[in-house]
Amino acid sequence: MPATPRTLTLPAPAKLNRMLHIVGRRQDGYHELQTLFQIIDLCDSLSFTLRQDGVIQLTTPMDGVAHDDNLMVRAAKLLQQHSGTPLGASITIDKHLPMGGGLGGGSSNAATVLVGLNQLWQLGYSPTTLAALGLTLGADVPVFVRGHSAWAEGVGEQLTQATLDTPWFVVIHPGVSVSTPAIFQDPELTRDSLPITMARALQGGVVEWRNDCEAIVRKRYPPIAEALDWLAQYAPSRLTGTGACLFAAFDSQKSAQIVAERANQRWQAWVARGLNTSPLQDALGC
Ligand SMILES: C[C@](O)(CO)[C@H](O)COP(=O)(O)OP(=O)(O)OC[C@H]1O[C@@H](n2ccc(N)nc2=O)[C@H](O)[C@@H]1O
Ligand SMILES: Nc1ncnc2c1ncn2[C@@H]1O[C@H](COP(=O)(O)OP(=O)(O)OP(=O)(O)O)[C@@H](O)[C@H]1O
Repeated sequence: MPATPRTLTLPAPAKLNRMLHIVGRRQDGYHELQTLFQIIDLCDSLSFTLRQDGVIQLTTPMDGVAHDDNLMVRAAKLLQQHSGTPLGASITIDKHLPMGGGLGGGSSNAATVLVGLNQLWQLGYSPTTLAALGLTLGADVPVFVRGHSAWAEGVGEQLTQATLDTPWFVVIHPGVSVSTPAIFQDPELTRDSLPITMARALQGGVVEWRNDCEAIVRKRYPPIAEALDWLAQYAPSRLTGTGACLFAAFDSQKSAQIVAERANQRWQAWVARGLNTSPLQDALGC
């Protein structure tokens, strides 16, 4: 039997919501969404070292997030408690994804912890079990555990694998921070989009796709409206999640790079490739 690896380094990619409709509101205040998730090749990198003493330790603190509140620590403890394993882990992160930017960084970090520690601790949990555990941490965790572009319904947990085009994206963070709960609580938010089928959504394509959060985010955050309008000169621009990040699709890396280089110096701009399979699954050889 091969020796158990004692360390493991895995990526935690970002996602874009290529379109996002809000079709209702549940009793508990959460919103029913319909969205197309696409994973992109912009990633954080996580390393895990096996510990025999059962301790979960994040060795790279993150500004503004207490150790025990960090979604990585919460994910590790959840898996530890659920499995009853006596093992622990030291976790380090090389963070590139902006926090609270609508790119799902925290959820992706949690998913990579669940998938990585499942391997390191040799638990043998199925993706279905890991996705169900992940959902208790955040609505976007399951899609990162599954690691494929997907059509999502419910609060984002009812996933159907989808195959999307894989353009090059310019992704912009306009330097303001958006509160997801505040957007979802906003009285002016549109919550009555008519449900559509996945086939209908896929037919829509770049020009038709919209994000129902965009109107209210534009109104409450003028710098985001400015960045959306600037990017729309080159290609249809959209918000991801509740922002603050926004994006547009391009046919080639070069054309995306030319646009990214013209972006306002006050913004952060990235060029990223749209994927159908997550780099996390690629790294694990799934
Ligand atoms: C909008 C998306 O970005 C789409 O991918 C995500 O669903 C948001 O996921 P997230 O940032 O992980 O958000 P969560 O931590 O699950 O929820 C933050 C808050 O947003 C509101 N919220 C979130 C998701 C949802 N479907 N309905 C909601 O009303 C709730 O007030 C919740 O307390
Ligand atoms: N490992 C983590 N990485 C990022 N944020 C974390 C982490 N752990 C906890 N958080 C908290 O979660 C909040 C949301 O972070 P995240 O980066 O997932 O937001 P997001 O990109 O807007 O996600 P979404 O697209 O799901 O709305 C942060 O503001 C931070 O307080």
